[in-house]
Amino acid sequence: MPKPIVALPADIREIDGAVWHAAPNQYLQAALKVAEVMTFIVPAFEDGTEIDAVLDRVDGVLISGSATNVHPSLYGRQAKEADGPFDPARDATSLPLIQRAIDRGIPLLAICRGIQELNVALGGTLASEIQDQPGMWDHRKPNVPERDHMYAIRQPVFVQEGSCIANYLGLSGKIQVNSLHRQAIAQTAPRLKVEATAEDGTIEAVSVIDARNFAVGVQWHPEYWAETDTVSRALFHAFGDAVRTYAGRGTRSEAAA
Ligand SMILES: N[C@@H](CCC(=O)NCCCC(=O)O)C(=O)O
Repeated sequence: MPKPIVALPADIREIDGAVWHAAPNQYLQAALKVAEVMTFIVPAFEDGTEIDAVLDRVDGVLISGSATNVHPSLYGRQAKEADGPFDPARDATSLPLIQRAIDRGIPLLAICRGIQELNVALGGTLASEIQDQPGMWDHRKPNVPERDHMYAIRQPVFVQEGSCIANYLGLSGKIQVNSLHRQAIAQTAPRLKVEATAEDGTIEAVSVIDARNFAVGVQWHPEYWAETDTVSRALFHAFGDAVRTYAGRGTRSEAAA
């Protein structure tokens, strides 16, 4: 049986003088091996993409992290050089994709930059260089060469009992996650419910209020250890089941039957 397909908006990267539409392999691997879905990388065009033409052909939306930041003009702020690097083509693709997926009830999992885009797409704002604020931890990517160490699970996060995220993870309370971000949700969008926070108050997970389907964002990176970490694996399993159900294929167990 063919796997359902999820849309993942590309980043714009310049490699050897050429412009590439690119996505990190770790998201595609977690989608395929744990959520058991295929990924369609959506090209990022600054003048936008045929969003509904894409969504007509997929069964879910997965929004990846990125070293770039959402442009502050999209949440009513003046952009400063320090707010970059930017990727306006990614912004122009990802935000409408998020909005339309929620409107259409298409399962949505938003990770790191993705939760920030989700918040901005629904009317919220972001804070930059959060580590410079009093009492805040340093959530930034560890300055080490090995990616396994960059994505090391190292930070406690508290998941609200009875939340959507708790339901998908199969647990609530204290979990351990990785952390690679300089920005975070400042003003939470009206339609988002905060479902997990770090000890310094940083918002680590949200769900869309009254969503018609799976619609959550996390500030950490479940994709990186999705095959081995229980919490990460549970979230990708739940996302994959929501995608299969949306596609009419039922849950993993039903699909395997
Ligand atoms: N740029 C935003 C989002 C951070 C994010 O998505 N990090 C993923 C890792 C990116 C990398 O490999 O550098 C922020 O900094 O808050």
